[in-house]
Amino acid sequence: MTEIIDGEAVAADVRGAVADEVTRLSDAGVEPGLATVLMSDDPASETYVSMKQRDCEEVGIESFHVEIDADAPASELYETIDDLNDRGDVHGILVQLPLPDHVDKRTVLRRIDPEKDVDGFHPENVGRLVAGDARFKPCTPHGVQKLLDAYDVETEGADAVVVGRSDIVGKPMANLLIQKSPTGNATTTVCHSRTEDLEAKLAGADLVVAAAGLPEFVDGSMLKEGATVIDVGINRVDADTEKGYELVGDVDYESASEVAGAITPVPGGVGPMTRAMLLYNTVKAAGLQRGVDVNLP
Ligand SMILES: Nc1nc(=O)c2c([nH]1)NC[C@@H]1CN(c3ccc(C(=O)N[C@@H](CCC(=O)O)C(=O)O)cc3)C=[N+]21
Repeated sequence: MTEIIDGEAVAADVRGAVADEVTRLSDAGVEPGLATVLMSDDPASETYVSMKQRDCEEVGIESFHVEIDADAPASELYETIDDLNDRGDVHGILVQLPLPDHVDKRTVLRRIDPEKDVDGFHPENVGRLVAGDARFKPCTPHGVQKLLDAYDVETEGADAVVVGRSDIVGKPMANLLIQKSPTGNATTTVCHSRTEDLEAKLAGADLVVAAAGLPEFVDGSMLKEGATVIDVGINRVDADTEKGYELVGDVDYESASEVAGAITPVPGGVGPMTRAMLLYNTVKAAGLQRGVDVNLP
């Protein structure tokens, strides 16, 4: 029987633990705050940002939102970041990606105070993660780790394949999987668009993390019987539905679920975990900045 990994349920547990810590912090006089910055007209980005605000409300994190015209000069975004860096009531800053073409992502990410970089994208935090001394683990790979832990997926000595090499998912995911930890110690292969024989790499994989951003790129015929399949993809594809689209992962769920030992659905898998780990990092950031210990699993 294929086990369906319930990301909504694990995310709800994480939010519960975060809410308890928010209460403890607020008893200590600290009110954690997250600022989201949106510089885009993309409807998907708008949806995600509003979901993040709702999540904050649920766990008692103060949320602040700044919208910048997608045509505005980059300097406007820099000034916004500088202001948020200086504010005592903002402990976490998330600049929603992707940014418009005329704005250089690297410059923006470096401008965020690394202690407020709850995405974990600042080079200082990337470096710390790679060095095994993470400050903020990027939300999606961290969420995947929590799912593996919650479902007792054995990673030690396992053959893991990460499909996708992005800075926000593939690279940090591979780093976490090779590290010495209860959800690491895996022999990890990173595949990408130039990989010559993806089928051969996947055929031996005990754990597959699909994060290529390509709808239904991985299907059941490519998987080893009993493999754990984590689908990071959230692709909007045109469909005859009320919204005019449906969400599909990077994995063809129907065929993969017949072969996999355990699999995450889309929606309801990794997505809710990404959002939950953002709340986790925000509370951690508030504790760090205010010198209060935070106990989060
Ligand atoms: N600085 C930055 N940080 C991010 O973390 C970031 C970003 N930019 N840009 C865009 C991506 C995408 N992302 C998602 C998170 C959760 C869901 C999510 O919760 N999805 C739900 C369904 C959502 C729906 O219904 O559309 C699910 O999978 O069940 C989706 C997408 C975070 N991102």
